[in-house]
Amino acid sequence: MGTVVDAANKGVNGSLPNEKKFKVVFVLGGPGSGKGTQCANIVEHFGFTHLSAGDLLRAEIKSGSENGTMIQNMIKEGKIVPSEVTVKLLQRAMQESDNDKFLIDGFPRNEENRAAFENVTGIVPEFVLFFDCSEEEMEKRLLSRNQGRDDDNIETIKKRFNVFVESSLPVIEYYGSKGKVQKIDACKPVEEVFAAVKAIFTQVHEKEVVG
Ligand SMILES: Nc1ncnc2c1ncn2[C@@H]1O[C@H](COP(=O)(O)OP(=O)(O)OP(=O)(O)O)[C@@H](O)[C@H]1O
Ligand SMILES: Nc1ccn([C@@H]2O[C@H](COP(=O)(O)O)[C@@H](O)[C@H]2O)c(=O)n1
Ligand SMILES: [Mg+2]
Repeated sequence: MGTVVDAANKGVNGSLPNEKKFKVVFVLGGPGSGKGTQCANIVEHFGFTHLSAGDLLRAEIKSGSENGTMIQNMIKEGKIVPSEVTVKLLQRAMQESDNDKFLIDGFPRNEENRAAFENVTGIVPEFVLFFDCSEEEMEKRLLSRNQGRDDDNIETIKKRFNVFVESSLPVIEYYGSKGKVQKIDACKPVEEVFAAVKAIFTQVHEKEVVG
């Protein structure tokens, strides 16, 4: 399990801060691969809290934050927001939660995200769930998602696919080299994908119980 400094309880004069112990699973995959859909199922069955980096960034825009316009422009272009911003949002969400088990969806999106999270929080993921799906299927899903997202148009979708291949796949490969990736065929129907997800979480849980 990783640890993260609980900033709210940080000592004022160099005294040791309190620490909360967190278990983190990174949920990665291309745009529209079904990360959010499956995270909702995992939350229901396995008691995790779902933190979507994209949702946190969209909430930051809505909050009227000073970074709002910059974030909005980056999302419209399918670009990756500076890690400093995203890591702070994730860290705050974890600290404010009563839970100690998190699914972090859509993060880390690039090497900078990965290194910044590890450096700031000291947390190493238990494992990485990778939803593997063809661009053809993901494009179809995104164009019929109808959630009013600024980035669900064909022009931005193409940019997001390029960013995924160039910046996000290397992060998945990095975790693969550490034996941490659980790859799932995400092109299948939702129920079949969840059956595969469930098998992974059940196996991990059983290992934890046995020790
Ligand atoms: N296995 C599936 N089969 C068909 N449609 C799916 C499947 N999983 C998710 N969808 C649908 O595809 C769309 C995208 O799914 P979702 O929002 O979960 O993807 P995501 O990976 O979180 O995407 P993003 O990276 O853009 O946030 C949604 O409309 C969802 O209902
Ligand atoms: N680590 C991240 C995650 C997301 N973004 C930006 O948000 C967009 C939408 O993300 P979804 O996971 O909801 O698809 C994404 O295209 C990025 O512009 C980010 O910068 N960093
Ligand atoms: Mg999503």
